Amino acid sequence: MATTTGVNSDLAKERNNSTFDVEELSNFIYRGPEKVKRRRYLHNLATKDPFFRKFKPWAFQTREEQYEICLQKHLYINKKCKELNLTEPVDKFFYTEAAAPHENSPIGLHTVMFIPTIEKQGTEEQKKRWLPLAESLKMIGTYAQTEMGHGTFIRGLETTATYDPRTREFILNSPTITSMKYWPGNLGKTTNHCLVMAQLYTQGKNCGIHMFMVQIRDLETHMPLAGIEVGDIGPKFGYGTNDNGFLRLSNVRIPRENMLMRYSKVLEDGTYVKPPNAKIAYGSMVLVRAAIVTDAARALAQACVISIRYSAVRRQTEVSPGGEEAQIIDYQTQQYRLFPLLATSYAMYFAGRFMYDFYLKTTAEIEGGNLDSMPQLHAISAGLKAFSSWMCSAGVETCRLCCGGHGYSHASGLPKIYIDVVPGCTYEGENNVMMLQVARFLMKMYGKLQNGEALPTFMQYMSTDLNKKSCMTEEVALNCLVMAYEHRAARMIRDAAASMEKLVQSGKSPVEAWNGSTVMLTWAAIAHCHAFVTKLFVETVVKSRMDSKVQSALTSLCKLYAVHGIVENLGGFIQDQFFDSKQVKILQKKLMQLLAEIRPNAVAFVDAFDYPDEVLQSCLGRYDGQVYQALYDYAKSSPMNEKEVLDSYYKYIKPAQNGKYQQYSKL
Ligand SMILES: CCC/C=C/C(=O)SCCNC(=O)CCNC(=O)[C@H](O)C(C)(C)COP(=O)([O-])OP(=O)([O-])OC[C@H]1O[C@@H](n2cnc3c(N)ncnc32)[C@H](O)[C@@H]1OP(=O)([O-])[O-]
Ligand SMILES: Cc1cc2nc3c(=O)[nH]c(=O)nc-3n(C[C@H](O)[C@H](O)[C@H](O)COP(=O)(O)OP(=O)(O)OC[C@H]3O[C@@H](n4cnc5c(N)ncnc54)[C@H](O)[C@@H]3O)c2cc1C
Repeated sequence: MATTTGVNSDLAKERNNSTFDVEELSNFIYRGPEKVKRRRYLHNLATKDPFFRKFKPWAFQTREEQYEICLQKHLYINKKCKELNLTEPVDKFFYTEAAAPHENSPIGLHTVMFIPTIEKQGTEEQKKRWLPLAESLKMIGTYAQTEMGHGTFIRGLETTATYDPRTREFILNSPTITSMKYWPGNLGKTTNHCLVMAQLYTQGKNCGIHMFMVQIRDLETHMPLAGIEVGDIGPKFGYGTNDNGFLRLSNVRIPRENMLMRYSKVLEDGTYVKPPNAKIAYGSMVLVRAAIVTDAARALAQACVISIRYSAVRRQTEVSPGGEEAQIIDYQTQQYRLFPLLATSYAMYFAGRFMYDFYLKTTAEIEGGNLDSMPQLHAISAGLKAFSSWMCSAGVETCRLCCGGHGYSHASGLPKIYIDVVPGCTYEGENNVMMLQVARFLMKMYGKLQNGEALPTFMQYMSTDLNKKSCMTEEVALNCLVMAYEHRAARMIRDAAASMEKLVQSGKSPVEAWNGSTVMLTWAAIAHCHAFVTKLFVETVVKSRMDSKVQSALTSLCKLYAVHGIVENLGGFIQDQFFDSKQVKILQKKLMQLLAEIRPNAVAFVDAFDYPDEVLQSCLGRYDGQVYQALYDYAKSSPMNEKEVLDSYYKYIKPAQNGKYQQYSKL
């Protein structure tokens, strides 16, 4: 029987049984002991600040309260970051993560897209004019691109910005109902400015979509300005703290200097100057796509912490009649659902780390005028964004299901993690659409291969001999696993290309051939991303310097990631007899062995993520494992329990019991 104070005895046992030092793994995840120390210091600063503790839990707030409380918290965070001189984004992130966990900021778009877009797309003069105002929150802005009628196909946006050379102004209009901006975060009630993506017309010509700075509310009264209709779009699946908004523009005039003109320009006389690459204006989306990879990994990691700790504490069902009830983590089916997700959370963490470094390196080159790597950055960020948000959202939901009934309660923290992570499949480019962008890149690479041209390093696997069979033996070596993923991706790329070629030969146009092959193209893109992430995980565990016990445990986890991915997608790996049936059996057997191998370290693996209880906000995922007392306290704190007898009892139940139904007719 578990105790009700101190650390739950089952959880304590788990921690004693692990084969490696958790602190060593935390050091590896967060890139060194100094960084772990700093992260803890920042978490502590936030969790010990009484300001953040005075609010009731998120799930007990109305939507209006969610918005207002979250706004207060984020404005306070803003002030504290300045007082504490937290200037590094990573420092701000860790402080915020503990101060307002799972509460998307009502000024988030201002920080994540509005300011970076000015920084990256604005001229020096524009940056000087707007950035100080934005830093001091005199200007609060958002990124207003999506319209009611178009989110994906941004060349089809309908908002117009027509240049008037007489007054040197642009006139902005939303000519149709579908052209109204719809969805931009924080647009509804919070912001007073927006960066509006609109079709530029000058000298009678359409020059495509460009960004314009538009003031939408008065800086003193916050009332909408003339020609502006703006508001909140109403409640959504989640994101209650965010006032995603709508915006209609009617003959709104802005000065010429309000077009973001670092790359494209409209001169005073209306002459249009093209950018060096038309897609450079899409840079802010690339930035957020890159960030989504780590966001998704973090969500899955937190869900795994909750679900795995709970699975160690929860006991259910006598395994043999009259015997002790088993910890649910000991059921092989529970391990089969959770441990591959644990492995996925690590795989995605390393992918996010890679993405961040690659983004910084490539954008520095772009800023320096070298745009050569733009297509690679686009393909990698679009692919990893889609792959990670899909895998992690589905994974969080599985973690929730693994907690049985209690997983359905907000007390578990899991529904909130899910509703926060799942929009990552849609925003910043719907995932299927992103995978088709990856496929477009892959087809170009395939064309290069056919022409004998050089390929970037990460695409060189495409030249693999597709007649070669797997090198897999009982040992299940990591290099054989990587080879399997690359083989599958290379074959699927070839098959998608062959499908298009066949359609062209049958008389279809290249566009029709593309449209007739999009499912195969998507398969190829997903297989490519899967291979990319697997290889990255393998290289991380093989090449990085770390404690030897950590390395050995992490290698098992990495192997599990790779083996599980093959077993779950077997069709794609055996279609061309790459594996024979003996090798399939080896992999299935290895999968079960790996589950058992990881079992003693499962709690240590999640502890190493080092999330304080204040960040997890979960009765089930508590470090001390005292889940039942926590559930009881949570239930008692429900506003429904403030009164022993609710007013509704007297208003409706009592009269109904007395056969008086007239109250209902008043409704
Ligand atoms: C907290 C989060 C809040 C959320 C905020 C939001 O959601 S904000 C709203 C978020 N909204 C979205 O995310 C909207 C999603 N939609 C889109 O991003 C675009 O409409 C598109 C990429 C789907 C197509 O664009 P299109 O019709 O203009 O393109 P096309 O088909 O004519 O040509 C494709 C060519 O362009 C290339 N290329 C494309 N992008 C890039 C890039 N970034 N870099 C480099 N290159 C890029 C591509 O490689 C290809 O090259 P190729 O092969 O010709 O050499
Ligand atoms: C929480 C949230 C926050 C957001 N914040 C912002 C913001 O701050 N600023 C902003 O501008 N926008 C924002 N958006 C909007 C978001 O970027 C778009 O919703 C997204 O880009 C998808 O576009 P869509 O809604 O038009 O979907 P659609 O394109 O209509 O997609 C519907 C379906 O059609 C399919 N489809 C569409 N085109 C193709 C194609 N070419 N090939 C194959 N299939 C296709 C998609 O795969 C999908 O299944 C936000 C959205 C959400 C949910």
